[in-house]
Amino acid sequence: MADEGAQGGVTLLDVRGLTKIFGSLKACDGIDLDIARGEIHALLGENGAGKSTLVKMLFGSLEPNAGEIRWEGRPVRITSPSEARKLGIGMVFQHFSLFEALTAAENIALSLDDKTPISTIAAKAQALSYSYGLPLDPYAMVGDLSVGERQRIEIIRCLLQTPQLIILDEPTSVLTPQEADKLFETLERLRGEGKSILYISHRLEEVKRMCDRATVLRHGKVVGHCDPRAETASSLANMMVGSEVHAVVREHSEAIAGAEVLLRIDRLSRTPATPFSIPLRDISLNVRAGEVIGIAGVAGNGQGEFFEAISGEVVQDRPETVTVRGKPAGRDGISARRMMGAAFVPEERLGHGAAPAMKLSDNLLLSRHATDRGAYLGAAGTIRASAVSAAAKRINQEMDVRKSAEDPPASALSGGNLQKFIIGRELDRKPAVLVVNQPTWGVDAGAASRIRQALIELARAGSAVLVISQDLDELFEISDAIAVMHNGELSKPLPRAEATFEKIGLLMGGAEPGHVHDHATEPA
Ligand SMILES: Nc1ncnc2c1ncn2[C@@H]1O[C@H](COP(=O)(O)OP(=O)(O)OP(=O)(O)O)[C@@H](O)[C@H]1O
Repeated sequence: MADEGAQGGVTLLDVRGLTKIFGSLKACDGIDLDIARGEIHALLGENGAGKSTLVKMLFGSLEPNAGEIRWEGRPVRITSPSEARKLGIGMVFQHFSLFEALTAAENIALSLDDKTPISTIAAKAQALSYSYGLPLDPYAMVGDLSVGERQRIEIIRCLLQTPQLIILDEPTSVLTPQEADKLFETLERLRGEGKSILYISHRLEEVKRMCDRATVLRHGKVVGHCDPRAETASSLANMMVGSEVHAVVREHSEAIAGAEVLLRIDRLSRTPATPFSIPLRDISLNVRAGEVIGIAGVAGNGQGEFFEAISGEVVQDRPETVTVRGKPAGRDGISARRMMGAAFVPEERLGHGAAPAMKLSDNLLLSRHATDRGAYLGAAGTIRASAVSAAAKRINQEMDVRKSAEDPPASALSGGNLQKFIIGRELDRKPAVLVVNQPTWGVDAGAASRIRQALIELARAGSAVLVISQDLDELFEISDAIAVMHNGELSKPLPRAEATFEKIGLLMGGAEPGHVHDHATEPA
C-alpha cells in the first residue's frame, strides 16, 4: 500500500537514509525525501550540495552505499537507467548525452530499447513535441542545434517513455525566458496529468512560481523542507548557502567614454558553416578599457558563431576584423589571441571549457602553458608542477571551488563548481580582454553574485569585458551597455541608463532599433 505523502497526496517515491560516498567525501549523507503523485518538488542546494548525486542514484546511474528507495510503497533497487525507466522514472540531464552526428530521432531511438522504425519514432516525437508546446524537427542534426533545442530532444525522449516521475536537473539554465515559459506550461500540464516532477534549479524565482514543496540540501544532508511559495527568493537563497547572499554592486564609470578600445570588432560577417548555423551580418563593436558590454539575445541567433569568431576558434580573412589591444588578430587562432592578452570562456564547460578526464591542475596548464610559459614551464620545457598546483589551489580558494580531493579530474566536480573553476582560471590571468559566454550557467546564487562582481571588478581595473548571456537580470546587473543579437545581427549597444527590459526584449524579438520607443518601463 502506498503511503500518504506530506502534501496529503499519495507517495510515489520514498527515500530513506540514501548515502553516496566518493573517496572520503559523503556527497549524499543519509538523505530522506518523499515525492507525492502530481507534485512539483524542488531540490535545492548550493553547488556541490549533492543534488546531482542524489538524482543519479534515483535514476540508477550511481549505486548508493546505503539507504532505501521505495517506489509506490515497494522497496526497489535501481541498478541502471533502463531499470529506472521501466519503473517509470525519466530524467533530463544537466549535461546532455546526445550524439552530435545523429539526428534528433536517431538519438531518441538509441534510448528506446526496441526496434521501432526511425520514421515512426520521428512522427511520434514530433507529435508529442507539438502537443507539449516544445516543437522539434526530428530530422535536424543535433550538432547543428542550440543548447536549448538539444534540451527539447532530451525532454521529448523522456516523455516518450511515459514516466510517472520526471527528474529535471537545472532545465532552464540553458533556456531563453520564452523557452522557459514554455517549459513551465509543459510541466504544469504534466502535473495536471498526475505526473510528479523533481526539479533542480538555482533560479529561485521559478522555484517559487512552480514548485509545491522544496527540500534543501547542504553538504550532502537535508537541512530543511519548505513551501517555496511562502518564501522569498532571498530567504530561499540564504537557506541554501547558509549565509547572506551579497547583492552585486556596480557604480557608473565616467571614465569609459574616452578609454582605449581593447577589443574591436570591425564589420564581421560569416557565412553559415552548415545549413543550420546562423550567418553573422556585418557586426561592429568596440569594448573599451573599464567597460562591461552585455550581449543579450534568444539562443540560436548567432551568439555561438560570434563567440567562435572572436575567440579565434574560427578565423577571419581580414586581420582587422578582430583587433585585440590594437593588434589585428582576425587571422590568428585562439592561442595567438590569448597571447595578445585575451581570455575566453565558452558556453559548454565539459569538453570545451575543460578536458573532463584531466586533473584541474592539468586543465590549468593546458589553457595557460603558452601565455604563462615563464611561470609554469622550465627552461627545457619541463613542467613546474609545484607552480601549477599552487596556481590551481589559489584559483580554487578564490572561487570557493568545492571538491572531493585536492586535485580531482574536471569530471568529478559538480557542474557549478567546474564553472567556478573555469571562470577563476581565466580571471586569475587578469586578462586585458575577457569574452565569456553564459558566465553563471549552473552556479548557485552566492557564487553567481561573486562571479558577476568579479567581472565588474576586472573591468574597473582596466580590462574590457564582453559577456554573452541569456540571463537578462544578469546583464542588467553587470553591464555598462547592452547590445542585442538577433538573426546574426548585433544592435548598437544601449547605455545601461537607457536600457530597459522592454526595449531589450523588443530587440530580442527582432524589432528594428528605430521602432523601439522610449516609453518602456524600467526593469524591476
Ligand atoms: N564522480 C565523482 N567522483 C568524485 N567526487 C564526485 C563525483 N561526482 C560528484 N562528486 C562530488 O560530490 C559532491 C556533490 O556533487 P553534486 O554534483 O551532487 O553536487 P550538486 O549539488 O549537483 O552541485 P551543482 O549545483 O554544482 O550541480 C561534490 O563535492 C563533487 O565534487
